[in-house]
This record gives sequence, structure tokens and C-alpha cells, in this order.
Amino acid sequence: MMRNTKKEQKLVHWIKVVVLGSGAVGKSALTVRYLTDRFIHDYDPTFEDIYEDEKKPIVVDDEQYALRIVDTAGQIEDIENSFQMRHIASADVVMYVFSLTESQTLHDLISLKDRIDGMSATPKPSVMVGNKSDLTHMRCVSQEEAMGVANNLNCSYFEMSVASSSRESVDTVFQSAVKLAVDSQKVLENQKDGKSVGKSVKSALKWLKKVHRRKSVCSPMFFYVSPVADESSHQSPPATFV
Ligand SMILES: Nc1nc2c(ncn2[C@@H]2O[C@H](COP(=O)(O)OP(=O)(O)OP(=O)(O)O)[C@@H](O)[C@H]2O)c(=O)[nH]1
Repeated sequence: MMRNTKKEQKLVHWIKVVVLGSGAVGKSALTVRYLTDRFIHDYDPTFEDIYEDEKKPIVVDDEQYALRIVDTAGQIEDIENSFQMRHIASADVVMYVFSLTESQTLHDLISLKDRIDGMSATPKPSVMVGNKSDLTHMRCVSQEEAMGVANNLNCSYFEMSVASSSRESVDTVFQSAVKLAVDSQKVLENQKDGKSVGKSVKSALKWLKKVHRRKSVCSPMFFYVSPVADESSHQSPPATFV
């Protein structure tokens, strides 16, 4: 039997995921839960943490991808002039996190994505995570609002509780982010001009205004919906329930 030579082994590529969002929305809790399956109860504001995870590579199209996760600070007001920009500029995918218990964090996310997209010719592949779905009594962002915003911003959307969603749900968020990054790279390679198909922030805000004050719909602990191609079409039903 022939032994595998180094050349025959599958290459591991690195994917850089930058986790962004307002303070205390659960960016560190999400990152640590993914890496260790432990939930951090305490709040300790992050300056910047970088994790490299080669132990559980994510496989997309037969290739292995290891994650480099940058957990950023929640001080996002002047992010353009912050040292975090060097990570954002080199990110393969951006994970925007907001809290379902604070509408302002969703508004912050819209503005943040607009500013970040404006800094490069091609917007970064992005996923959006609505966190803290376990706090049902404090919830003030409905699924409908969040899905509409995600659709308008051309993001995949995940709604979950880092505190109580299953390990598989947490893994799915990162696996989908990697797949999105890989697929986007392939699309860009195929389209030399690679200009954005992203939709305007104006339409995201318009959507929020439209559904504002409507009754929230009951939410499961976790669901995922990918962006739909047609802005005028209705929302897809959740693709995954865990
Ligand atoms: N109930 C509940 N609490 C959560 C959840 N996710 C995070 N938290 C709590 O929210 C607080 C803030 O979480 P962090 O992960 O530190 O938030 P962050 O976004 O990294 O905050 P910054 O470092 O300031 O940017 C902590 O006390 C967490 O335990 C969740 O899904 N449910």
C-alpha cells in the first residue's frame, strides 16, 4: 500500500472571517462557542482577538479550509479610521452580528455595512446573524424585519441564540460563511469585472420602515435563509430549523 506523500494530501486553505457589530451583541460569545462549544456568560469588552483554527477544517467542494477568525471591538462609530480596517480589507467574508433585543444594533449594522462596502470596488461576501433569540421577552426585532434587511443587503441570514442554539446550528453559521467566501471567490475569478450585485442600504432602511410596528412573528431558536436574487420577490421560508 502506498503511503500518502505530502503532495497527495489535500491542501488546507485559510479563510479569514471578520466578526463585526455593535458592542455586547455577542460577537465574542459566538466565536468562542464555535471554537470551544462553551458559552461565555460574562461580558468583557473586546479590543481585538484573532483565532486560528486548523483542528476542524471546513470542507467545500472537496477542499479543506481552516478558519482565521477576527473578533473585533464593538466600537464601530469610527471604524474607517481604526486599526480594524486592515482586517476588514483582507477579509474573505464578514459576519455582521446584531442583537434581536436591540433595534439600534440592526440600524448600526446597516450603516456599518454601507460604510464598509463603500470602501472597496466589490463588497465583501457577508452573512448576518441575529443573536439572543432566547430572550423572547426582550425581543424587539422581528424575523420579518431582519430577513428583509438581510435580503436588501444581499446577506445570508441566521437567527439564533449563542447561549442555547445547538452546536450544529453554530457550526452551520461558520460553514455557510466559508462556503459563501469560496463561492464568491470563484465567481470573481470568472467575472473579471466582478462588480457588486449588492442592493442599496436605502432599500434596507425602507424595508425596516415598512414593517416597523408590525407584530413580531414567533421565532424558532435557529434558522437560516439565503439571500434571494430578486429584490421584489417575497421572502423565502426558513431553509433550516434546528
Ligand atoms: N441571553 C443571551 N446572552 C448572550 C447571548 N450571546 C451573548 N450573550 C451575552 O451578551 C453579553 C455580551 O456578549 P459578548 O460576546 O461579549 O459581546 P461582544 O459583541 O463581543 O461585545 P464587545 O466586545 O463589546 O464588542 C455577554 O454577557 C454574553 O453572555 C445569547 O445568545 N443569549
